Amino acid sequence: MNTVTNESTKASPKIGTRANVSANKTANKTFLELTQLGMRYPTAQGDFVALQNVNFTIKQGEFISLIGHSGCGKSTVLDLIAGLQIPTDGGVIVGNKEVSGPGPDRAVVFQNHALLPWLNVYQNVELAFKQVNKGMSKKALRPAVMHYLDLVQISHAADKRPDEISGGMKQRVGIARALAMKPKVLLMDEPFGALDALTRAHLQDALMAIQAELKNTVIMITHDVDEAVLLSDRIVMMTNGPAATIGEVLDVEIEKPRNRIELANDETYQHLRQQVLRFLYEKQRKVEPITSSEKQRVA
Ligand SMILES: Nc1ncnc2c1ncn2[C@@H]1O[C@H](COP(=O)(O)OP(=O)(O)OP(=O)(O)O)[C@@H](O)[C@H]1O
Repeated sequence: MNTVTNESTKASPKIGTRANVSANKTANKTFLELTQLGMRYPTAQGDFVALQNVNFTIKQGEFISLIGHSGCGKSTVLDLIAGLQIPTDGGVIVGNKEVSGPGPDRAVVFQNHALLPWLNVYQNVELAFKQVNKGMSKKALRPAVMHYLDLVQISHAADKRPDEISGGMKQRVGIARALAMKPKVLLMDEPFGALDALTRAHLQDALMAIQAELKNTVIMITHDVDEAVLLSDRIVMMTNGPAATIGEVLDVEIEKPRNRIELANDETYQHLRQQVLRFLYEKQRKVEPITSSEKQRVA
């Protein structure tokens, strides 16, 4: 398959000449490819072209953020990689294999964590772990599953059911469950979107530490510019739909591990932040249609 990348559309914030910087510069192997990816949805008014001509390659161990205005097609891209939907044009390749449906090599973490309410924290993670570790002895199983609870610091709540823990704790379980499947790709759809700022910061730090240890490839949708710059190796910025595509790609050349407090005054960080904001609010400015209830309020 002929792969076209959007290198030509990359933004050029090559400021901050810190020498290499991104841990993943060493991991050069491309293993995820989006090629001429397109998605049309049939509607009563005819086909709606949500995505068109999305071309991108991702290396093993990279942390990619997808950012763009609401409705531009970020979740559709993630669904296509997860195999939850099949593209109407082009394709997705993960590890030399074309995606034709969901698989344990791609785990998804949703904003609403989707835990099974009748299972406790341990059992929720165990269920995922067993999918990819069939036939493990009971004796070996418990410590292996507890390892993932430890990773997200939730072991103390192993026996609690989802309705007995906070939103932040549920999200930790969701991440542990995804990691327990040892996926090649971790797909995250606004994983921290519903959390308060402090819990969000804790989980971002936890995710950075986990990724440094496990070297997972992560693709994360976010609406949070700071989160994108803090966590990513590259930020993929999408144009507004219909027929949305990749507008610009930003390299985040800031040394890892990153410290949010030190970054606050970092020139490169500030510059990258501005690049994303400029893309979203100048180049891809989106005017939301005013709703009838808002019209009434204004009147
Ligand atoms: N099943 C569907 N049928 C018709 N249109 C759809 C369908 N699913 C998504 N769309 C449309 O495709 C476009 C992209 O949707 P998508 O959910 O991928 O956007 P998004 O960027 O993830 O949005 P948000 O940030 O609000 O979650 C939107 O215009 C949406 O209305």
